[in-house]
Amino acid sequence: MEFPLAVLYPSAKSPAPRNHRSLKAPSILSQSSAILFPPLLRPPTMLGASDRGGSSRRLCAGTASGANGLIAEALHDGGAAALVTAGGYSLVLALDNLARRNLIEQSLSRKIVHVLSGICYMASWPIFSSSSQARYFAAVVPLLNCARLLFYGLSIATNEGVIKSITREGKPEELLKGPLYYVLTLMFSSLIFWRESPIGIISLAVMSGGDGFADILGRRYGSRKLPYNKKKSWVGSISMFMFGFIFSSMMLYYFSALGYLRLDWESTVEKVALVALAAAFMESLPISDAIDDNITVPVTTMAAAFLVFGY
Ligand SMILES: Nc1ccn([C@@H]2O[C@H](COP(=O)(O)OP(=O)(O)OP(=O)(O)O)[C@@H](O)[C@H]2O)c(=O)n1
Ligand SMILES: C/C(=C\CO)CCC[C@H](C)CCC[C@H](C)CCCC(C)C
Repeated sequence: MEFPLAVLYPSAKSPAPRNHRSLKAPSILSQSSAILFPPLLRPPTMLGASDRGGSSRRLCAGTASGANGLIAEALHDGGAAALVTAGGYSLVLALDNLARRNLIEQSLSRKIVHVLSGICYMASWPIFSSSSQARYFAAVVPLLNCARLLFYGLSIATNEGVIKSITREGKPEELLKGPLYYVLTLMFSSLIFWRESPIGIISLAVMSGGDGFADILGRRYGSRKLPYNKKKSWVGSISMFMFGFIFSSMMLYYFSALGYLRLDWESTVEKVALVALAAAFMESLPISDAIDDNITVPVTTMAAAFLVFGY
């Protein structure tokens, strides 16, 4: 079986992305292991094409282009990180303006930031280079936001815009809970799973899109509460499942179309539905007062995805 490779991004998985070279598919065993075991966790014998490419590229960089190649990649990824950081800053600023003008409610502003931050952050990953260091540059974006949340959450300084657009009640200390766990999850997933494993992609899609729409729709239309949790509703939980599934499938398709993932879609759809169901069930439980959803939902999703994708 041969795969035509997408050439939309220079960092798409391809030994020679610019000439539409087809790639001989590795065996199913190495394919599934290459998908499930991100490079950081992957035993040396299971290195996928990109990692071999990565190790031979490093060797090549060390002999032929040497420091120049590494500097070029660092500049590329540094620029990408700066661009994505600016995007995150602009998103919060835009929603703050809408909330200040009372064009949207503060709770809706918070949820729009919640949905778009994770999805857009993931969508930006292909602009980073194919270097094995790219994930570390990408992780700088949530790291800077983590520092910003700590800075304002501890009232070292104040920023009414950030506080108004991403807190429920406008209290600075709220930044140290849900929002902080959220950006830490983005950073963890970038470093451990990156764009080469469905586990991280699904986890961020469910946390961002699923949990975000559970709140948006549950708050508005969730009159029929769950029998075991009167703070949550059937509409919210069904929305959590549906939008967790939809956003996960969209993002898996996105990274698959760009050549980062090779998925058997018939079984993948079923697996994603199972993972989204597990996440929706966890989110419906009355434990969010003790442990924030931005911890329980991604942890549950990562565990379920790890099991379901054939670990
Ligand atoms: N399964 C769900 C989830 C949420 N909601 C509605 O959305 C509101 C907020 O949901 P929640 O997940 O608790 O959001 P927060 O924790 O407040 O926000 P965040 O996750 O951003 O911290 C709930 O009070 C409820 O009205 C719902 O009806 N059913
Ligand atoms: C309100 C939130 C969680 C509570 O449930 C989300 C907080 C989001 C952070 C304040 C901002 C995060 C920005 C991302 C790291 C980068 C987004 C870049 C993209 C291009 C918009």
